[in-house]
Parts: sequence; C-alpha cells; structure tokens
Amino acid sequence: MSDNSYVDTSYSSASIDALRERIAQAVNDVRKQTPLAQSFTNFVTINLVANAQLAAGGTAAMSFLPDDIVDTAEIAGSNYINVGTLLPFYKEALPQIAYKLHKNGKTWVLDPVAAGIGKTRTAILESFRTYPPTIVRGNASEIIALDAMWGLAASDSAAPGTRPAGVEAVDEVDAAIEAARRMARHLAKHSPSGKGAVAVSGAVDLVTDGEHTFRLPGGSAMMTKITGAGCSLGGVTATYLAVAEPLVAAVSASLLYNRASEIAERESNGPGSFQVALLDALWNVTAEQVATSEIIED
Ligand SMILES: Nc1ncnc2c1ncn2[C@@H]1O[C@H](COP(=O)(O)OP(=O)(O)OP(=O)(O)O)[C@@H](O)[C@H]1O
Ligand SMILES: Cc1ncsc1CCO
Ligand SMILES: [Mg+2]
Repeated sequence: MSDNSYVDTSYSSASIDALRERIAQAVNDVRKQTPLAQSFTNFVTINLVANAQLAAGGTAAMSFLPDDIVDTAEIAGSNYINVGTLLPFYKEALPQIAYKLHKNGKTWVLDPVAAGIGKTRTAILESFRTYPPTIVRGNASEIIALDAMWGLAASDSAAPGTRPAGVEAVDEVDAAIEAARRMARHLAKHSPSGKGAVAVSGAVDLVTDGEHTFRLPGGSAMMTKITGAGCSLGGVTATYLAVAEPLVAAVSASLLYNRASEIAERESNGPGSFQVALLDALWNVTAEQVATSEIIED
C-alpha cells in the first residue's frame, strides 16, 4: 500500500497478504471461540447446515419463531436466514425478524434460495430491501433475481434473458458481477458496521464488498450432487461473520468450502460418502490450507 493510501481502493499484493492473515485468523478464531450462528433455514437441508457449522468449529441453533429468534440473537454471534422451503406464516414472520435484527444491530446472512419464484417468496425477499442482511450468499441466478427485485440495477443494465431457475443456478457467476457489486454497496449502507458483502457460488466463486471483487477457483463439482452445499455454505458464512467482518467472513467460508470439497472428492465414492467426507474435511482442513488458497482480484 502506498504512503498516501488512506483512500486506496485497490488490493496490492501486500493487501492480499493482509487479507490472508485475516482469513487464517477467522478460521482459527471460529475453532477457538465456537461462536453460535442462529438459523431460520429450509427443512430439506437443515441438518447439513447445523452439522457443517459444527464441523467448521461453531455451534448451531435453529428456530422459526420471531420472539425466540430475537431473544436468541442476543446470545448469538450472527444469524442466517434461508427461504428455500416456505410456510404460510413466513410471510409475516420473516419481515418482522429482519426488522428486529436491524433495530437491534445484529448481523445476518441471507440465502435467497429460488429468488424470483412465487409471490410469497418475492414478497418476503422484497421486504428485506429496507432492512437488509449483512451478507447475501447465493448462486448467480439468485443474486441476479434479487438485484432486480430490489431495483438496484439501472433499468438498461438488467441481464437479458435471466429467469428464475428453482434452487439450481442457470446463470454463470460472471453474469452476476455487477448485480453482486451493487448489492454489496446497498448492504453496506444499511449494515451496523457500514460493511457488507455478496458471495456468488459456482464453479469459480466470486466475493465482493462492492469495492473489491475476488474470484476463488477450485472446489468440486460433486457439490452439485448433494443437496445443501450452498445452504450449508451460507450457514458457515454466518459462523465466520460471528468473528470477522463481512468480506473476510464470506471469502473465508467460500475458501474453506473449496478446499474441503477437494479433499472430500478424493476421499469419497459417490454423493453419499461425499457428504460425510465433506463434514470430515471441514473439520480437518487447516487454517493455512484455507488462507494460502488462490485468490484472484478482479
Ligand atoms: N462446478 C463446480 N465446481 C466446483 N465447485 C462448485 C461447482 N458448483 C458449485 N460448487 C461449489 O458448491 C458450493 C455450493 O454452490 P452452488 O452454486 O451449488 O450453491 P447453490 O446452488 O445455492 O446450492 P444448493 O441450493 O443446492 O444448496 C460452493 O462451495 C461452490 O463453490
Ligand atoms: C431442494 C430444495 N428445495 C427447497 S430448498 C432446497 C435445498 C437446496 O437449496
Ligand atoms: Mg442454494
């Protein structure tokens, strides 16, 4: 970094080294501090989310009741909301929870699963615009859909041909870069710390705080053959958010997942054993393996 760099917005190699230190610190701090990240998440993958948070070194608590969540948020380091499976009462509960988390200065991660599908999901996701999460983690299609829903895109720059795609992405990560950057800036404006981040998952993950954008290659295509790889990554991102700032938390969790899934692929023999091996690898991967990962600034 240069001497007059107090407004520096580029990551020199020295800053990437500083980022690596903070990533190693986040991985170690989670393992030392066992922070609680609370989840309101879908019931397809709820068990994998809790187990992945434990394997990363944190602890888990799942809840669906607004007053319970608001009280638990007082003892949790961070929170996670995932809109994968919806029940009628969520339409009232989730906007209320987002408002209370905001009012109480609590950080949270949103996984906007299947954004763009169904009036109820759209109403819930739209309501988060005013009281947004600290981090949004989703696949490219979900980030593009949420950006459009929040009206963050200039009307002429909306990605043409983008459509909702169920819980799987139909868009490449690159198509979501501008949406992700705009969204990160929106999150930062409303965040308790003035900082926010967006993580777009795919073959090469992309993480941005609106100013800096990093590509994180690697991982395993076997991640798409188990359900909940993305959901549990969201939960683990919340675990890291309990000990680190949003950009560091999002990068650390994505790198942890990439390194762990590479180990799991080598040690497994199909989706069933892959899921088990992934939990083992989340537990065993070292802070150094995570922090020395390839990080490409865009
Ligand atoms: N082709 C791929 N190669 C390597 N890693 C991948 C690939 N596709 C996804 N991943 C990894 O899988 C994890 C989940 O990302 P994905 O984009 O599949 O999330 P998602 O679509 O929200 O998943 P789900 O909703 O099924 O939980 C991330 O760690 C991502 O890096
Ligand atoms: C399969 C599925 N359906 C709703 S949520 C979910 C988990 C992956 O997002
Ligand atoms: Mg998903």
